[in-house]
Amino acid sequence: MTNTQVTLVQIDNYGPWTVTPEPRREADLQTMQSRLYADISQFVGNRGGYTFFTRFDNMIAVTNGLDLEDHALLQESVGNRYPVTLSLGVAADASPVQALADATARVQDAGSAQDEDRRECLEGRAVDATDRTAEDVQIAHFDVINATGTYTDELNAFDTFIEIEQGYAELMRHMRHAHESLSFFVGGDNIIVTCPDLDEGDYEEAIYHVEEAVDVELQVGVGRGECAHDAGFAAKHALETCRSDGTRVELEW
Ligand SMILES: Nc1nc2c(ncn2[C@@H]2O[C@H](COP(=O)(O)OP(=O)(O)OP(=O)(O)O)[C@@H](O)[C@H]2O)c(=O)[nH]1
Repeated sequence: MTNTQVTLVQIDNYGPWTVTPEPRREADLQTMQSRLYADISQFVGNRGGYTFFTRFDNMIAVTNGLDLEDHALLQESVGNRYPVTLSLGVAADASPVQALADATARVQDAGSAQDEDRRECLEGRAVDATDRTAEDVQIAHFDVINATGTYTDELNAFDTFIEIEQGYAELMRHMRHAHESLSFFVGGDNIIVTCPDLDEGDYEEAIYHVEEAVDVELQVGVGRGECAHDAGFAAKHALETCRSDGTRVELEW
């Protein structure tokens, strides 16, 4: 049984900050957001987690292996080095969707995203180290089959982006509503999904749903582990099996 720990990372009072004392240069905002994401991704990644940039002002991470002290250290380090601060909500559940809902509720209960008095709240509970198992996290790594030959080498980069995004949008909606899963575009033609206990048939159903809906052909490798990195690394190897065997779904456990 999965027990996915999800952290909501929300920049405190960010909207007003972007226009105070007047609208800030767009390139500076995007640079700051990207560097903040990279810092968080590195901090969480060094502890076995995955962070997804999501909307940049609100990021979502799979943080099995990080405790609340780790989260507090992240907040302190960001507060020392950035012009903004972070509020964090942490929760775990067999359903990643439910874990995110619980983590989000903890942050929302502490105050609005644009409440100038809400700063660096840290709410929730991490999975106890003694409770961790090798089935806590299930990661599915989806990839568009032959994106290079079908899109990258044939279309301009923006039309390719539209095609890939169509596949991502359909998959993310379907995995959210049919399979309690959270899906994130991670670059190129790759989508990483944190899932509950799904089986091969669930992934086949999802792939053919997307193909039927938007004519984007996906393959997927799936792995499990105590943390996102362990599960994600197994998923990458399973995806390589798809490539070598010409299969669409491979589970590495
Ligand atoms: N985030 C992330 N991006 C990746 C990964 N592997 C490949 N990519 C991205 O995906 C793009 C396409 O790479 P491939 O998927 O190997 O190319 P392809 O033409 O689809 O080939 P096949 O997937 O083997 O059919 C690359 O340019 C990278 O941007 C990965 O493990 N993680």
